[in-house]
Amino acid sequence: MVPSVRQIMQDHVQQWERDGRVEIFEEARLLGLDLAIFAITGIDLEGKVDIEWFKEQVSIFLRGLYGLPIVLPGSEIAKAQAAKKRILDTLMPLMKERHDAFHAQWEAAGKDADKIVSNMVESGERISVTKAQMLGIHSTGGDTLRDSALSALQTVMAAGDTTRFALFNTWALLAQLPAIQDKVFEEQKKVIAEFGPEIDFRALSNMPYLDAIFKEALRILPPTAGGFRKLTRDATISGVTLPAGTIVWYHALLLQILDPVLWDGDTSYDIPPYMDWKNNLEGAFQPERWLGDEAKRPRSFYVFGWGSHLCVGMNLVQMEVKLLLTLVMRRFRLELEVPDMMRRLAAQFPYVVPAKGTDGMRLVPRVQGLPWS
Ligand code: HEM
Repeated sequence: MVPSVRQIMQDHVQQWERDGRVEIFEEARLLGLDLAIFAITGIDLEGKVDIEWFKEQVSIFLRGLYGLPIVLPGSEIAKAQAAKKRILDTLMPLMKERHDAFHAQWEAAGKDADKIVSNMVESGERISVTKAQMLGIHSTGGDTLRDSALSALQTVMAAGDTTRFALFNTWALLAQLPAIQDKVFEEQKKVIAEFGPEIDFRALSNMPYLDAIFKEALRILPPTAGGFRKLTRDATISGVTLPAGTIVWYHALLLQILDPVLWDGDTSYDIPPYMDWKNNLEGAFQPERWLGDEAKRPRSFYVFGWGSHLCVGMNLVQMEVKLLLTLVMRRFRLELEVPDMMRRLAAQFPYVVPAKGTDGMRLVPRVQGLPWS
């Protein structure tokens, strides 16, 4: 998948290079959308659909996820429902062949998901995200062509805005940390010395500092509010018993950042120093914590969930963020046009959203940039 992701990113980066700047919130949205639609679903839309129209429909659908869940005419959610219908009508004929092939496989395996997975593993078949999603939806009783199209839309939903916030949050933090940018640059010199200028899977797998940056940025600003679980038995937490059947919301930010017990047990401050990115960014943002013994601390990273429903896109999105940073940071320093963008936020919960017109980032060419191919 690296080549298709890289091609999409290069197209975006070339435009930013020409402009010398990026509106990082909006550009992260557009890039997240392109990656989700083209690289992740793998559905070939070229020449079959008006792509700009299709992207607009997906954007309308995604916007509906943030509106009030009341379907009034003209509301975001009503528009999203109409867009969803148009998207599914478009996807169904394009996915027919893929759906029929999977459906036949499903029937042949006696509708047994475990059997399908072991058949795939034994035959060495590569399991794409969309195939995993079709398997998921078939396993829960959805076996029509519309269900398969819906599973592709769910993938776009799972990947689009999460990737957007992962990209935006990482950029927003790094653009305020020139010393950390220099360390990234130094690591890139070593990568080039060892693997050459090509940014392929091998090179990307050998960037421990960039891995640590990714984790640290998402630890401080998670691009997710966590997930839900239904208790299968009573659970007693600090003397309070939640009965079986209760729906529990595990909140990534609260779990990994606000609960000081997870880190050092010191409850004397309102905002612990390791999360105080507003007043103490250099102190809070410590990629090194993922490179040493700190990495062994339990339960400190819930960004992608936990257990059997761990995010299937976790490694992919890490690769995407690293690829983008490599493309940009080998040549440029990042500088916020509005240095206090993160103090003027329009929203901080559940995600950080910059105030309108404050999200410009300058790409300042390095005197001796590094090549990539
Ligand atoms: C930074 C980006 C992302 C974040 C923060 C994120 C976060 C999450 C979280 C918190 C969950 C719930 C896990 C749970 O219930 O415990 C999840 C599930 C999931 N994610 Fe992601 N995700 C991201 C990107 C992606 C991408 C790119 C894809 C598609 C390739 C994807 C596909 C999925 C799917 C299919 C599930 C459901 C897994 C299951 O229920 O078994 N995610 N993700």
